[in-house]
Amino acid sequence: MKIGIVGAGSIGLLIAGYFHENGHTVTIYTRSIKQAESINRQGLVLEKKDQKTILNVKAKVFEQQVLFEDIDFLFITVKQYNIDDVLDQLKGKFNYSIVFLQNGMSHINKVKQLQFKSVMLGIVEHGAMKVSQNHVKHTGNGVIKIGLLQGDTEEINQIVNIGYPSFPIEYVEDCIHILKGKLIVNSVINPLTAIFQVENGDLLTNSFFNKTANDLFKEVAEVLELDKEYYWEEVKKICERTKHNYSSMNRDLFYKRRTEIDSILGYIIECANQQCKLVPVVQTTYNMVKGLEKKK
Ligand SMILES: NC(=O)C1=CN([C@@H]2O[C@H](COP(=O)(O)OP(=O)(O)OC[C@H]3O[C@@H](n4cnc5c(N)ncnc54)[C@H](OP(=O)(O)O)[C@@H]3O)[C@@H](O)[C@H]2O)C=CC1
Ligand SMILES: CC(C)(CO)C(=O)C(=O)O
Repeated sequence: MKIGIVGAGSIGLLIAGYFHENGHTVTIYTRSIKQAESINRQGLVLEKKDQKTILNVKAKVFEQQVLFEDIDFLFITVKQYNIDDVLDQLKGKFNYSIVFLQNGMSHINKVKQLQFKSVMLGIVEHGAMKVSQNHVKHTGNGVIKIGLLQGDTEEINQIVNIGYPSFPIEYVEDCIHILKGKLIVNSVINPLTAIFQVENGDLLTNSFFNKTANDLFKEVAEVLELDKEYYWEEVKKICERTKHNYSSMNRDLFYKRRTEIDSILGYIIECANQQCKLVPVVQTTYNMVKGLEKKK
C-alpha cells in the first residue's frame, strides 16, 4: 500500500520504519527541509533492542500539494497542539483514508469536518523516541489500535493489513471508547509524574503520590463515565509495566518543551464544564502543569 505520514517525530518515524519493512511504499512528510534531506540522504535508522537497520524511506516537506499524490492511507502523527496547523492544509475532498494517532481527545470534533474516504482514530501503545532527525528508537513494544470514526467500512480490512505480527494493527469497534481508555491513563500518569519529576512506578510505591493519583483518577473517571474499578486497575497496571520509564509529559517539562496538557486535562475540564461537574483536583493539576510550562 502507499502510505503517507505527516509528522516525522518519534511515532511518525517508528511507523514509517515498520511499514516500510513490511513492504509498503512509505513517504514521510516533515516540517523542515533539513529533516527531509537528512532522511533522503542517510536513510531512516530504525533501532530495536540492540539492532539498527537503515531503511530507504522517502521524505518530503509537508505542503498542501502532497495531498494530491497517489496515497492509500495518510497517517497524522503530529502532537495535539499542532493538529490545527495540519487541518488547515487538509481542505478539500480526498478519495483515500486518513488516520489520526494522538493521545488526548480534543481533535475528535475537529476531524469530523474532513472529507476523506474514511476518517479513523487510533492509539499507540508502543514507546518510541526520536534520537535524531533520521533515527528512531523503539523503546517499548505494543499495539496500535484503530477504529472508524466515519466513512467507508471497507477500509477496516485494509488498515489491519498494514500491520503484521511483529508490528500489529488491531481494529476496534468503538474508537471513542479506546481513546477514553488511553486518556484516563494519560490524565493520571502524565501530569503527576511531570509535576513530581518521578518515574511512572513511583505513583505506586509512594503512598502520598498514590493517594493523589487516585483522587485525580476518580474525578477523571466520573467525567469520562468509565468503570472506576476496572480503569484504576488499568492505571496501576501501566504504572507497573512502565515503572522505570518517565512519561512523555515528564520529559516535555524536563526538557522545557510544550506539553499536551490542554488536550488531556484541558479536555477533561471542558467536558466537566459541559456536564456541570466540579473537578477541583483536575483543575489544580492542570494549573500546575501550565505554570511549570511557563517556568524558564
Ligand atoms: N512517543 C511515544 O512513545 C508516544 C507518543 N504518543 C502520541 O503520539 C503523538 C505524536 O507524538 P510524538 O511522535 O512523540 O511527537 P514528536 O514531537 O516526536 O513528533 C511530532 C512531529 O510532528 C511534526 N510536526 C508538527 N507540526 C507539523 C506540521 N504542521 N507539518 C508537518 N510536521 C509537523 C514535528 O516536527 P518538528 O520536529 O519540526 O517540530 C515532529 O517531528 C502525540 O499525541 C503523543 O502523545 C502516543 C504513544 C507513545
Ligand atoms: C502510558 C504512558 C503514561 C507511558 O509513560 C504514556 O503514554 C506517556 O508517557 O505518554
